[in-house]
Amino acid sequence: MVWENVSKHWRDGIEILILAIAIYQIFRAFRATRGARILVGLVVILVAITLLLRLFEFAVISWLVTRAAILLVFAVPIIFQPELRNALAKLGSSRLFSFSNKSQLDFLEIFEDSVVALSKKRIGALFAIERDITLKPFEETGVMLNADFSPELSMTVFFPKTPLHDGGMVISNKKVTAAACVFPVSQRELADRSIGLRHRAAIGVTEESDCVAVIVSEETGAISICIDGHLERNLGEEKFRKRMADIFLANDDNNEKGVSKESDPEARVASSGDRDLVSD
Ligand SMILES: Nc1ncnc2c1ncn2[C@@H]1O[C@H](COP(=O)(O)OP(=O)(O)OP(=O)(O)O)[C@@H](O)[C@H]1O
Repeated sequence: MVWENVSKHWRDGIEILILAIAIYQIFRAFRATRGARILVGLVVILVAITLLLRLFEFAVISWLVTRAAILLVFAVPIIFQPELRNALAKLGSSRLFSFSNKSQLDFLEIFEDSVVALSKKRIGALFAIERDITLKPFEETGVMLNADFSPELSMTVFFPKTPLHDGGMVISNKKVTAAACVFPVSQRELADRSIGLRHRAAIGVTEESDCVAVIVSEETGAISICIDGHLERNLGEEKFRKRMADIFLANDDNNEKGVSKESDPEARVASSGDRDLVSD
């Protein structure tokens, strides 16, 4: 009897599982984005209209809704164009930038030292470290440098009133590709209203790509890291170095562990021990 049921319905079980995974993945991809509210709004309207039509059987409204649904097929890719573009880019990319060899380890150490030095001197800075998704469009908004990264260079670039200090620095494959770049400023509503443009730009650039943004506050010298639009603020030197190692030093054996940890914002915030000030 039991076996009969299992052999009859195992396909349904797999189908439900696939649907549940797909819906969960769509929810995760959208929940931290601008499109999330539109999506929730659309679903609420759709459910309300369907219930109304079932209840009262309005013929004309039913006809209109059916026609509107056809329009929606064309409207949805336009409304969610940025989210879809990011999701496809992430899907089609592979992790090319992982710190595994000696020179990469050296870079990470120099980078962390530079950030700590900027923090101690309270020099405001914003870095975007490219991973799989190209940051070329943002590089083009700034001044191309194509230089080796060094503490002196970062200090010079971000030193107040110098021509390149305004904007963000893009780092790609251990090189400073551009400085004074304009990143997209996140339009999301943030729990902490005191978050300024530098931090918003870090949230924006990590919402639109898989890069890691590192911010030094000019006001307080606090160091923050932003990934996938989630800001981890006021890390302090030790926590900052630990988080950078967590993010970039996932070697081949535990790369999977490192990546999956990154993709879970809750785990990330918990591991940093800091508040996530950005509301979903
Ligand atoms: N779209 C942007 N892309 C890159 N950098 C930006 C962008 N908008 C502002 N900035 C940088 O942020 C600086 C202004 O920072 P603001 O004081 O508003 O931010 P903040 O997040 O409060 O940072 P801080 O704690 O350093 O004051 C600008 O001088 C500029 O260098």
